[in-house]
Amino acid sequence: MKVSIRRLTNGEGLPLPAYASEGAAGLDLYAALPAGQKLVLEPGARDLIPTGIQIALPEGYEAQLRPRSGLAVEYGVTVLNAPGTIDSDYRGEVKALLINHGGQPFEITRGMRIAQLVVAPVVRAILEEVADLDETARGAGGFGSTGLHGGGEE
Ligand SMILES: O=c1ccn([C@H]2C[C@H](O)[C@@H](COP(=O)(O)OP(=O)(O)OP(=O)(O)O)O2)c(=O)[nH]1
Ligand SMILES: [Mg+2]
Repeated sequence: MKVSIRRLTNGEGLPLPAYASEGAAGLDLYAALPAGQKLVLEPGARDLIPTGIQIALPEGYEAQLRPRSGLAVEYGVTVLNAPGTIDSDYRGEVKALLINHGGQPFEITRGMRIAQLVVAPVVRAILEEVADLDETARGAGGFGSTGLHGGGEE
């Protein structure tokens, strides 16, 4: 599926987001910080990182801005609002809200691959207000109601 992408001034010279392997689900996004600038995420801190691109998704699609597991496992760095939602009518710069859950400061520089973008179809619901919902075996049970182990008998 074709998705229009536009490079912003801060994205000039950076590669366009790309799939890192043949079967990759996500397009890796690059940090479009000014050249030479180091953005340090202190433990517990968050920051909005520019990616230097704008996209126009076809109607009926969204893009999910997801963490890279390598950054999470190595440094505790993830996307705070994961998955970030890029609406099909959004025309601003795609930005990644990163947070450092690790114990060490994390340094971000221009050109680092900081997150990934997964394009996905969206189902739009037509809400119909009703007086009662149909009954199910689960009912209102949730939040761990089926237990932690085995088939729920424990
Ligand atoms: O990680 C993200 C999440 C969102 N956005 C952009 C695209 C999205 O279409 C827009 C709005 O996002 P969202 O709906 O999650 O934020 P909101 O707090 O509901 O803001 P709004 O009132 O603008 O919808 O912000 C990003 O660039 N990165
Ligand atoms: Mg919104």
